[in-house]
Amino acid sequence: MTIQALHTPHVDAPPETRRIDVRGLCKTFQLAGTAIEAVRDVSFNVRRGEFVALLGPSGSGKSTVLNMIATLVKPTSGQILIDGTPVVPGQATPNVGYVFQRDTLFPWRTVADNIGYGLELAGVPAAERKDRVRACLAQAGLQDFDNAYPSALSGGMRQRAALMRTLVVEPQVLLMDEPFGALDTHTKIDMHDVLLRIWEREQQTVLFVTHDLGEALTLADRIILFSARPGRIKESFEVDFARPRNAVKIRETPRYAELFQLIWHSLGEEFIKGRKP
Ligand SMILES: Nc1ncnc2c1ncn2[C@@H]1O[C@H](COP(=O)(O)OP(=O)(O)OP(=O)(O)O)[C@@H](O)[C@H]1O
Repeated sequence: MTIQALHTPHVDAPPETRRIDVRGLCKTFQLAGTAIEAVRDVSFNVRRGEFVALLGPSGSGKSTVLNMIATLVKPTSGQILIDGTPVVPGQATPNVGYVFQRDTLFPWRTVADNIGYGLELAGVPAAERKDRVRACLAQAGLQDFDNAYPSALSGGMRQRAALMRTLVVEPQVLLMDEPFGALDTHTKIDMHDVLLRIWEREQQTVLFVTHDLGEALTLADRIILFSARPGRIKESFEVDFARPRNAVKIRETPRYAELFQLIWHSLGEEFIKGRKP
């Protein structure tokens, strides 16, 4: 089923940049002599500046697809192109940032030094680094915690710092694997607003893995629903809420309830299939 989108990302650069194309992607893992078919013939694309959520039950291959796009896992077959160029397994793709479920902050570095890490690696001069880190701290509401160590932060603050550590290098494509999965509901919704404000301004191309339908509806322009394992694309839904969105208020609208019910039904079928022995 397709629902008409109201939002068209406002962009002015050529459409072939900041684009993800996935064609006929398959992945079978070998585990102790047993073949585990995780992903079967998955094809989709994410347009420049589009926010797409991959939604599906646990074990449906969402992370495997994201990890293949991030070049962390080698596909069994199929092709992945970013900006029209095939990605190379094991090699970082320029302008692509990755945010994981668990914050990966270095406990021995302060918040500011964690955020500045990617800039250090890129050889950005100290003065510029300081300015860019300061801007990120402000965006994340962490300006008073620049000298704190991660252990002194709440889960939400750590995840904001981790997000900024990825965003500070200004990636044009963002791959996010359940980045807020470990947070409580309210902190998660706060993070949705943080991410929405950043994305509305920067218009990165985002591919966001989640099993949380509410999260997918709040954030995405389009939801790609995966079947139970082996993961295939079952359906795709355009999410037609106007932008800018408010992560709290959107959940109070009749349209949210309508879309939730529609997609929940399809997702529920896959949960049930996934449960069968
Ligand atoms: N390195 C691996 N070796 C063997 N099997 C794996 C490996 N990684 C993933 N799998 C299997 O592939 C399938 C898909 O896993 P994947 O983590 O991609 O699913 P997912 O949809 O992201 O699940 P979740 O929402 O629980 O994170 C699962 O059956 C999993 O056990």
